[in-house]
Amino acid sequence: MLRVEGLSHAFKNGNETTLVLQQIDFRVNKGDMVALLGSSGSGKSTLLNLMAGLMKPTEGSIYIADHNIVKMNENKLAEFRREHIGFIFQAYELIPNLTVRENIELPLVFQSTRPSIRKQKALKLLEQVGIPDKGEMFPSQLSGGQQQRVSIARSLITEPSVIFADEPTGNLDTKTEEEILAILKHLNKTMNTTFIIVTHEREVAQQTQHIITLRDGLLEKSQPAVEMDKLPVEEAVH
Ligand SMILES: Nc1ncnc2c1ncn2[C@@H]1O[C@H](COP(=O)(O)OP(=O)(O)OP(=O)(O)O)[C@@H](O)[C@H]1O
Repeated sequence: MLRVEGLSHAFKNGNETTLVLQQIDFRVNKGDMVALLGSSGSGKSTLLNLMAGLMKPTEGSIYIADHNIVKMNENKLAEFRREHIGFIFQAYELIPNLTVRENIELPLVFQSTRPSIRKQKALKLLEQVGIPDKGEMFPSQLSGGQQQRVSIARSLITEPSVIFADEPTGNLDTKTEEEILAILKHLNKTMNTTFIIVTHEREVAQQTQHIITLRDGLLEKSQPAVEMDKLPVEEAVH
């Protein structure tokens, strides 16, 4: 479903070039829930942004549903992203002057979906993320965990092939983190949506099925989460 091949990325600032990712290869099957684990600066966000089509890599290919997004022009990529890719941000990124329901419906507004259909889908998703009564409130009236539930619902409304989540529980306390991860796991199972979750926390990665570990821009390990469970902590996370 997702295939990364020979992916490298360097940032250029004036005369200086920083190589951030080097020859990364992996694949993710449809319906998998995968963690991208690594310490700060290891290249996780860069990899996520490349896979989500937010930037072009220096080298390599990224196939989503058999389409190489690296080769797409801006217009095609924008259309492909609207249809196939969902994104969950650490800081939720909700629009403050729209209601919760309007925020969830927004991706469908860009697809010119009929208002009655949009509303129906948003209400169903509000139920699925456990906040059925919050639709007419504004984001500022919700807790952080509730705002992240809204952001999850928004990412799902277009029924994308894959959802990329960048430290989705990074702003939340442990109890709320557990709730959000439980919701993601449930949605992964029931909707068969593929999730790629960036985290620097081993405990979060452990909640997924498969862990890809980055270290200094290199893919260090790619293994089922259960295998990682058997390693001593210092070997599992750097
Ligand atoms: N626009 C940029 N220009 C130059 N270097 C950059 C740029 N963006 C990121 N980098 C560098 O790339 C490396 C990887 O950054 P990245 O944000 O991908 O890491 P990360 O693993 O997501 O870290 P964190 O967990 O702290 O977010 C870092 O050394 C960073 O300084």
